[in-house]
Amino acid sequence: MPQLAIAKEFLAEYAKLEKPVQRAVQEAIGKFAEHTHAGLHLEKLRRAEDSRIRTIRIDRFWRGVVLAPESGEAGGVYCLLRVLPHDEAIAYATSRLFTVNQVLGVLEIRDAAQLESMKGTLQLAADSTPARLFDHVKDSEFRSLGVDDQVLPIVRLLTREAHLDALQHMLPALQYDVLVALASGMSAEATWAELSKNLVDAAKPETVEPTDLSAAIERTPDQIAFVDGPDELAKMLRPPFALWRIFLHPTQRRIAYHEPYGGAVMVTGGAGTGKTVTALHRAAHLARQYDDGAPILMTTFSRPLSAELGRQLDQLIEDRGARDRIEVLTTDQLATGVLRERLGHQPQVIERADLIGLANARRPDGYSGEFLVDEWEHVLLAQDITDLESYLAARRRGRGAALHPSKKPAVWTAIEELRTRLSSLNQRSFLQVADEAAKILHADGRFLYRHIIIDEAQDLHPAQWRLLRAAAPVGKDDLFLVADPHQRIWQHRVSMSKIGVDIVGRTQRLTVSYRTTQEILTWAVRVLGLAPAEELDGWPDSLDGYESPMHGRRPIVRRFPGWTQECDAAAAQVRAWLADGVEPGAIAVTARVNRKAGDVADRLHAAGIETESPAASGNRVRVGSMHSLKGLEFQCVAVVGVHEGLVPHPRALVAEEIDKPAHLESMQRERCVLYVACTRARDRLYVSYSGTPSPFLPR
Ligand SMILES: Nc1ncnc2c1ncn2[C@@H]1O[C@H](COP(=O)(O)OP(=O)(O)OP(=O)(O)O)[C@@H](O)[C@H]1O
Repeated sequence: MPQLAIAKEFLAEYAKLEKPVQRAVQEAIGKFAEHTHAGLHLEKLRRAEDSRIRTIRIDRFWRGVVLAPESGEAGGVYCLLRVLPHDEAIAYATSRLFTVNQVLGVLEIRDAAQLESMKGTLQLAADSTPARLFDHVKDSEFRSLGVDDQVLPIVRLLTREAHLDALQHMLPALQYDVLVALASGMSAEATWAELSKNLVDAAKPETVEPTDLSAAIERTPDQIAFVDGPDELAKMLRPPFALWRIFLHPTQRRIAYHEPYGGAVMVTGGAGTGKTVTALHRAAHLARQYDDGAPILMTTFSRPLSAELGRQLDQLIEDRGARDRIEVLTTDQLATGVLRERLGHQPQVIERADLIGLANARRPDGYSGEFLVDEWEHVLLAQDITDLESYLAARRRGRGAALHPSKKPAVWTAIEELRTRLSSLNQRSFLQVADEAAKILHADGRFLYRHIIIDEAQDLHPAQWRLLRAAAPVGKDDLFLVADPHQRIWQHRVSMSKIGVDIVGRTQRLTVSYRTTQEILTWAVRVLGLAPAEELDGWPDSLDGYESPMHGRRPIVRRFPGWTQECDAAAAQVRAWLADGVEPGAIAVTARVNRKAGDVADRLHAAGIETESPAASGNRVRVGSMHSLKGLEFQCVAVVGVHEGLVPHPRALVAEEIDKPAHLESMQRERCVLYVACTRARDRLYVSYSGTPSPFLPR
């Protein structure tokens, strides 16, 4: 029985076609999936580098390119490679060679015709230069890293890195990566360590069968995927064309489809490396694997994001039964649900601003309402302190605001009074609800879920961690956490071991950005400065190897004499993006505080352009604070007001003279806030400031 596979480029090209052409593709390709290809006209090309290559007519202008089994071969894989205008399709089909790498086992594509034609030019350059680029690398090292017999003689001719760059689109992708690593001076061992991250099994396969395309496709999940019959194909060809659903980076696949983990797993990675995508696939995998009805929770921090996770799971999981086993809730929804069940009614939750107002109404001299609320949340609730004695003994690490031990009893009394007032109003804060819910579950010894998948875990408060820990028993596949310590934008500290989350030996890292171009990424990483990411109970904190295969324009950074001009220019930039055909909903304008972003929104409204908040779901330009952009992404992002006095925001900083380490931490957090904002951009990033630039802006 023949198998059908589809290449990522095919789907990406198909998504961009006009509707009538898409229909013609569906018709032509649909017949494949029904295995009636025998009746279709698959055109064999004379002079093709690969004898298995065929083309298929879509209409007068478009052709599909197909890799077909050798004639006479029973079964075999039919792979849809590209859909291109006629001449391009023929040029592609005649020049490409498909091979199975004999060391790595992956399926490789190379422009064999062009590679051969480069030999003469490279030979000329080599003849006039005594030293070669790879004199320091032995043939055996090249071979052990998968560089093959066609590539090796060409590599030996290289004299300059620029020549290697010129070969990028002709060489098989992984072999090119190996050469770049070796050219940069990395040892063969270090190169292997990097290379193995791109392999499904992170180890060389024991045997590789050169004609076994099926096995090779299994090892190349980021480029080619099997299609499970006509229905599956029809689904893939229906919008939205969710590439993330079908093609996973080998590391993403390895993590998401791993056999049961012995306990909690932590996956970290820079912005846009597909942490959420990996978490979604893990959720789907668990729901399919554990079909004994064990409930699964997938959680994140905001309602719009959890709604989006729910929609993505709907796309990912066909089987209704499996999908229904996964509940998607914010951590706050989980907490209020537990408390509602206990109280018999919905608990009333007070917003932070109102809580501070209440605290302000009655407070000891010298302490603001904000101070009292922060002390309650970041010291008492964080450390689960319930009596004065423990408070007197407690460390206030990271709090910043000074508090002489002799003043603690007065602060304790003020917080107690605040709690009593809240209780008399029958209200609770969000974190109080999380704390109570954790205690209820703990006392009952009742587990609501067997598996919990947590997105954006870097900003959870310890009370929320306690709740999540109490909601699932310690065991196989209990917690799957994804986090980016570089995106910590709230002041919560947590000791994972105290909470009972043991991730030792089970941390994984993603490094390839699927969102942002290398140009935006390089610039944004510099915003973080040189200090390592704040340590999180031993969580990995490095962005080593974080990179993007996509390229685009460098971020634009503009200076203005004043705020008025800066706002006018940002509004003009948005109008220019719209004029370029960018959808309004794919544009975001952001500033450190909402009010400043609102000034730009006013300009846009005056020009007849409507706006909405970042989490909204309409198709208007999104405008909001940097914090409100967390977890989202846009084609174009304008970050305004990145000047001294606003970034870092003075009110978010702990004074240096009060607590130096806490001051440094708060500075780093402010860097993270700017980093989060900038890494929301897929293609275009525009940054502006008035007067003196923020010290965080790369020079
Ligand atoms: N394997 C993949 N194939 C195609 N697209 C992908 C893949 N993995 C991730 N993406 C896309 O890259 C973008 C970023 O992915 P995702 O949101 O999962 O990253 P993240 O690491 O959670 O980002 P952040 O931490 O910045 O919120 C999304 O548009 C997602 O669909």
